Amino acid sequence: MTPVTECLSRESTLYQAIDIMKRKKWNVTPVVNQAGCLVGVFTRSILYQMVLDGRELPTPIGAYVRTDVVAFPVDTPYAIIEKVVENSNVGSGIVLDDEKRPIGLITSIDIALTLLRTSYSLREQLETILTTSQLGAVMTDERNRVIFVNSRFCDMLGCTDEEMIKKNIQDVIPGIHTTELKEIEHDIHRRLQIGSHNAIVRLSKYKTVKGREGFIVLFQNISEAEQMAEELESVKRWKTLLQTIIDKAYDGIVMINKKGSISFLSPSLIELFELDKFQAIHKPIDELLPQLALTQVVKSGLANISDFMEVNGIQYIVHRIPIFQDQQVVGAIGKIMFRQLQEVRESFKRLDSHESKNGAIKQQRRRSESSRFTFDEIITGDYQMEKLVRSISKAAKGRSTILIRGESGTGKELFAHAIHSASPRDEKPFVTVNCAAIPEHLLESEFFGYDEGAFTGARHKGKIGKFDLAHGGTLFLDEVGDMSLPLQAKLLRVLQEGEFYRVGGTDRIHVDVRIISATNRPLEDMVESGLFREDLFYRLNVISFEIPPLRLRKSDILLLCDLFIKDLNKINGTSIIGIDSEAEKVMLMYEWPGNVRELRNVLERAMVFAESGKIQLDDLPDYVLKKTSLPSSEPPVLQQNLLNKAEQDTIQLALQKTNGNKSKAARLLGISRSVLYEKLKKYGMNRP
Ligand SMILES: Nc1ncnc2c1ncn2[C@@H]1O[C@H](COP(=O)(O)OP(=O)(O)OP(=O)(O)O)[C@@H](O)[C@H]1O
Repeated sequence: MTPVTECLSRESTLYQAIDIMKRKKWNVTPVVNQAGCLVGVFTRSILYQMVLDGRELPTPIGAYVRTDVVAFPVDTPYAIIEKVVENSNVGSGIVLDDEKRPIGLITSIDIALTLLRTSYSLREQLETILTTSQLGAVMTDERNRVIFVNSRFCDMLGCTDEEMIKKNIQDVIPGIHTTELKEIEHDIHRRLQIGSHNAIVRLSKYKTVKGREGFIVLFQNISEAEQMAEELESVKRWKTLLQTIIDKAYDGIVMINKKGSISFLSPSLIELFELDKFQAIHKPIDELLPQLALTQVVKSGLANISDFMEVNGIQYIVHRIPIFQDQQVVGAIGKIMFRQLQEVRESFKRLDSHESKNGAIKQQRRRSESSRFTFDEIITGDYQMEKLVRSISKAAKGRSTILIRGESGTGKELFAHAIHSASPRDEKPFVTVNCAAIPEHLLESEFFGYDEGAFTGARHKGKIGKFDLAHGGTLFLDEVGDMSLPLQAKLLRVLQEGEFYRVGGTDRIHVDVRIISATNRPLEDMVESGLFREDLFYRLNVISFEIPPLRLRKSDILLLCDLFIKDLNKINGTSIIGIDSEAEKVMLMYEWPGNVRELRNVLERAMVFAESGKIQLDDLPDYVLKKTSLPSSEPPVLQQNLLNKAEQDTIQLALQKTNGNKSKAARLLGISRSVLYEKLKKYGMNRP
């Protein structure tokens, strides 16, 4: 629409009309009355007419104004305007506002331009549809030559549009023949292979601008759809398979969602509880099968296995299992077993008896596999002991046989444990045999076990020996020096061959066992006197070390006291905080013949008497106090005087007996002459 900015009136002159038409380049100019309302139009043909009629320029135009004007209110739909203008004599129309004042002109050119713009945008829309469409599209002219292909079709064929334009359609799409194109009456539908794709083809005729027939061919790529269909098919097969598995594997299954509504029921469960499948599905389980208590599992998120129940005289077991998704409970499954329960019971009975047999074996194992200590639990502040611990922990890593020597209670067994813990056999059994504690006649079966029937009597059902139990691990032979000679011979054979026979058995049993042995006996002397086999001694003595007695590492005494007090407080519920200094002195003075074990026992006894606070002198056993030179109640100076007096008397006596011969007196006293002279000087006795 061209906006109207100027109008003529009936009184306007020819000159004014020419002026407006020239400036505005309008073919039509609205003519208005004094109120500005449209009364007619002045057109270019009127202008020519006035000139032909010889009208002068000042002539008013009123007599020539055309009143058959085409005018529209401003909101008239464009399609109506277009129609009216097309048919109007002046080839244009005037757009009026609500007061009938002209506001615009619509000419045929305006309409033509608008149509052109519309057709351009239509073309663009069509092209967008064709290029973005999932359909491949090809268009031919009347001579079957390709005049258009869309990008989808190019993709399907793997060609560019330039490669296809102007080619005959049958060269572009093999499978479509020009001969059949001539004959087609209706659209053709066909399945074709386009490149590597399967496609459904639809071929239609259209009228070209010349009124002839061309073809439009559309391709629907169905490869993806076919793949999806295949996947769907396999999902369906899986569903059937899983359904069958669920039906067969469990006697009954019910599944509920988070809200407690039933989402799945297996046919056997429907049968057992006599349910109607269609009514049951999506129903709250608490209404239908409250006895299963499945909603509790949804609430708690905890499984509940093996609950016994009964319905219609049929006993069944229920397992309730929560279903988790992203760590949230989203439902629960109830698994029900009711078929062959009798058989299951029988199986359990069999399993029970089998397990109790196994349990006995395991118990035998557990009894033998005592708890372990590590080198960290060996407490010492003694330099020599620390050195010993370092070198033994190195030896522990190998597989050599180790012999631990030392007085009773020094910690030989503790070391044996620590060696095993630090060895690569750590995860395997550590088995102890105290060779002194087991009666001689039982020791062989203890070592090697016996077969069922080796002994008469119902109780003898066979027994696993220590060697068997220690297989892969360590066998600790405590008090190895107390073993009889015949058994020493058997032990030697196992150590040499790694094999043995059970008592009463005929099968050779092969074992892999590391031997650690310990003794406080003088094995070398025993070998000398024929009480211990020399060859066994060398077998056991591959790496050997001696743990020093406690009296030779007095610095350990208070350290160990500290450890044992804490330990015993925990065990006995006492609250001892330490040892009084007088009692401490005694502990340090005492010789500890029973070593660390004796120390622990003495502390345990003292702690019982003391109960709380510090252990006092009186809490220590008498035999300990007696064996230590107790500090007297006399002051130390007085004590020293007494000693000095006793020494002077003794020297005097010796001099009297030797008639003052100092050399002889010194010999009698068991001291050197120079020491005697020193003492005589000290006591002022060196007067002649
Ligand atoms: N250095 C130590 N650190 C901590 N506890 C120790 C230490 N030495 C020994 N013990 C403890 O002393 C007690 C005796 O040790 P163990 O039984 O190992 O001695 P043993 O030499 O094997 O004795 P025996 O020769 O009488 O069999 C055990 O309770 C042990 O834990």
